[in-house]
Amino acid sequence: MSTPLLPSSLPLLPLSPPQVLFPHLRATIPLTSSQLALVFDAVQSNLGGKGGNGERGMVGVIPVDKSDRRIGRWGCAGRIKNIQKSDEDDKYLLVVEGLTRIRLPRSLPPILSILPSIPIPTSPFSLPLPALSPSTTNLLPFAIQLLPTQLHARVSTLPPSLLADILVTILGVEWDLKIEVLGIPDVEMRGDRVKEIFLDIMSLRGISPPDDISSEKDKNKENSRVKSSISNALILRPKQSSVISSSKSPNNDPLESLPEDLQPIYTLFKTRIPTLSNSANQVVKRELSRLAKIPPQSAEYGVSRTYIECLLSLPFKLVSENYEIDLKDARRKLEDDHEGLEGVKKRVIEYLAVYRLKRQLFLESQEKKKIPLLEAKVDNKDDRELEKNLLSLVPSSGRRSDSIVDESSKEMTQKDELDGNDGPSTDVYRDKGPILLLVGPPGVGKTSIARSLATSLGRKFHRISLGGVRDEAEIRGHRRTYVGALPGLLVQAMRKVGVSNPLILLDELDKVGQSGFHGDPSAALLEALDPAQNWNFHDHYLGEVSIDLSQVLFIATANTLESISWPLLDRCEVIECSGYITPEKLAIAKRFLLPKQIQECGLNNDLIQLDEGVLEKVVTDYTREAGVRSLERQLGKLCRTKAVEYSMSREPITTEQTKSYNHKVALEDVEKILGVSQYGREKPEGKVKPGVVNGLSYNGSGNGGVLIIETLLVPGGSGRLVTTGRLGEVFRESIELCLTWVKSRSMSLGITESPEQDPLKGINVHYHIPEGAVHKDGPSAGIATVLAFVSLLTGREIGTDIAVTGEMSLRGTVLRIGGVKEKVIGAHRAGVKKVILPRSNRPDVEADIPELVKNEIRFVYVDKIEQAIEEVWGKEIWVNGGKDISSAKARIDARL
Ligand SMILES: Nc1ncnc2c1ncn2[C@@H]1O[C@H](COP(=O)(O)OP(=O)(O)OP(=O)(O)O)[C@@H](O)[C@H]1O
Repeated sequence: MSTPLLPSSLPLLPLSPPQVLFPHLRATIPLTSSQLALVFDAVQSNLGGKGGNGERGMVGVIPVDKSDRRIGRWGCAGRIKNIQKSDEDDKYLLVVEGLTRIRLPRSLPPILSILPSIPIPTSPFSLPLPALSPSTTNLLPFAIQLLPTQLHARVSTLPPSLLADILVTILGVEWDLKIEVLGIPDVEMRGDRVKEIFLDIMSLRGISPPDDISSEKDKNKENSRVKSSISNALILRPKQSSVISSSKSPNNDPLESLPEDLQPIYTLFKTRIPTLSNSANQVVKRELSRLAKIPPQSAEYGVSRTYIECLLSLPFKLVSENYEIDLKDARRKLEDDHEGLEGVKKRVIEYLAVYRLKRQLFLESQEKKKIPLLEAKVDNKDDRELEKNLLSLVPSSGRRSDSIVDESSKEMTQKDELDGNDGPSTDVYRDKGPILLLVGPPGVGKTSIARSLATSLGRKFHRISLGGVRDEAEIRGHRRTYVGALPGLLVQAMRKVGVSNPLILLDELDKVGQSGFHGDPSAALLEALDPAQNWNFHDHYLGEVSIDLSQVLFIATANTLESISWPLLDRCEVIECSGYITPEKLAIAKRFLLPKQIQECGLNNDLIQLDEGVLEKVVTDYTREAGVRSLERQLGKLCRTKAVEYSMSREPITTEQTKSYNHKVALEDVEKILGVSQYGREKPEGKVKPGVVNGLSYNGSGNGGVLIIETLLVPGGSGRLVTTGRLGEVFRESIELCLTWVKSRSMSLGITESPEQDPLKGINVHYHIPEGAVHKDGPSAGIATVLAFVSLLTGREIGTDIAVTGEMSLRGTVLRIGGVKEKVIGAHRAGVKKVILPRSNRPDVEADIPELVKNEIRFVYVDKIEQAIEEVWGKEIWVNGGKDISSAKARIDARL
């Protein structure tokens, strides 16, 4: 037989599923008349060339998917054998016989909806068509088992290269697998691959493999592992089959023959193999071999490549070295970086001490396990390796942090924890302690404390801001099938830090969205934070590759506990960081904020000096916050102004005003630089009118302060109560309740002369709380409201240095309220000297309020509203010592 030569270029014909054209076999391609005309033109142009007879009627047949997208990089050159008219209108059937496999050039566009006018060049492949030569691959035993008996004699005479293609075609192997087989030009490799496919088909059909193959199969453990995971589908899915193909001996590694554009990523993969988990390793191999079959121009190529790059950048087995924690060092660092916050620092040191102790005990127990091994001197390879692993876990003393240790060498023999289902390996220390949750108002140093903790532990630090996370996919990632899919925040964090044991700060835990239309982000966080599950965390983007979060140390911050879901809160140990009082703010400003701002403005201590009292003025008159952020901004303004002055004084041509620079900032300069004080003006007037009382508020984000209650009598009314100031329903109900109580005691308070008299006859009462734009709610202004009404109706004032808080029941019992610490600290900032509050809140005051505040404020605890009234105006306020109440009540009762 003469060996035909392929022409230097071929017209292309797309072939849609389920057909795949193999050499020496035929395919029937339906075409419209216009497509057929194109085929004729293209074939004609081939004839016009130098090609002889052999080239006549040759085309390249390319597998495409249902949407006409080219699949894979391989096709089959074929010769047109016949053209028939189909029964359908304007449809012709082109019969093509396969000649040889052709590799498509990379420049080929991915879409082949119709025959392209530009034929593909085949020059590098214009080889003589291969003759059917016998090969060592023997697929015959399979053919005999799988085909009917009458075909046995015929197939036994076929050469193995043809047999592989024929068997794949006639045994109804899945289309994807046929494409894969088409893409294996090497006869022997193709035979092996087809053998594997048949083994799987047989095991699924319950047919035992041919004898000589079964013994070979026993040797291949991995093969059987993959097969056992195959579902009930009759034929292997391509992803599983490629797992099998990737387990071939390294000499036959199909990845070695990857196209040029994939070589850099393959080289990266080879260098990263020791640090990848088993599953990641397998998946990258599989994806690489899949990628080789996808045209680079296709969207899928980009998706798959990004996925591989993501997997290769994850730190599966990389850890930053844990070194022995030095508690003294840690304490010093916390002291150096933070002023005050004594309770928080103490708790952080306790945490470090417990962590160190648990880790030491763990390492000691590992050491003990190692000794019998050493004594037994077992000459067993596995045991020797285990011994090596244990030894490598003993930390080398004195080594400092941040050096990234490649644990691969010691972990290569460990059970790959990510792939097992029995739990994480027990040879690495994992802290199962609660997650520290720092709660407090903004700007009190929560983030800064977490950062210091990371440094003390020698861990890499990463902050994830959870504020506004509404979509579960932001935590758990998007499935790769979505356009623009990304891994979740946790996987992105791991990628960024590059080690699997960082300290991750979950900032603003209270701002995470709850369950809703986009899933439940806090439930996804729960899984990530649970030590029982997080060693095997599944991100949607990573698919079947799980990531180990069990070595990550999580710390969270929040402004309030109210909006945190309780299962999440249950995993946390809450540490409260309360707002600062003025002396603390002054100390922080002196030690940290001012030096920092001076430095940032390019000045030094010789170039700027604040006069006595300047700092205090800035703290008290220009800021009213729990933290120190706005204080830092104000100090920044002062420093910048001085920097401008100084810079101008250095200009070569100076005017009279600019040439002299005064490094001092005097008390009177503060107003010139920072403007008129915002809060100084708001200071309570020395003497107020009756009906005005200082209540106390807590705004939920950690800030507390004075809430001025204003009431006014409006003549000519009908006894109506008008409330303004954006008050919530609970607040309004509480005001009505208080007014009812005051009315019921109007006679004993001296407001009316007889119990029948209406104290609001002919008048209305207007109740207002300033800052009308801010929503206010809650019942805790109860006592303050009663005092405001009593003051208004009796015409007696209340001192501005008194603040009152507490809920009241209809009978006048004073009830416990929340947010005492923030309220009292806020009151202290506003210069309040006496606070009246429920007796049941006494433990809160004693435990939470800083000593300095306790020394400067007098606390009066009350059980009944009458005690609060007496505390303000004395017992004399009662007419007849309040005795008429019962008689008045008796008279009202009798009338009713
Ligand atoms: N006790 C302190 N000692 C020194 N600096 C402090 C202290 N408290 C706060 N700061 C400084 O105040 C600034 C704000 O602190 P940080 O960002 O840690 O606040 P935060 O409590 O995390 O706020 P948020 O709740 O808004 O995230 C930082 O520059 C920090 O160094």
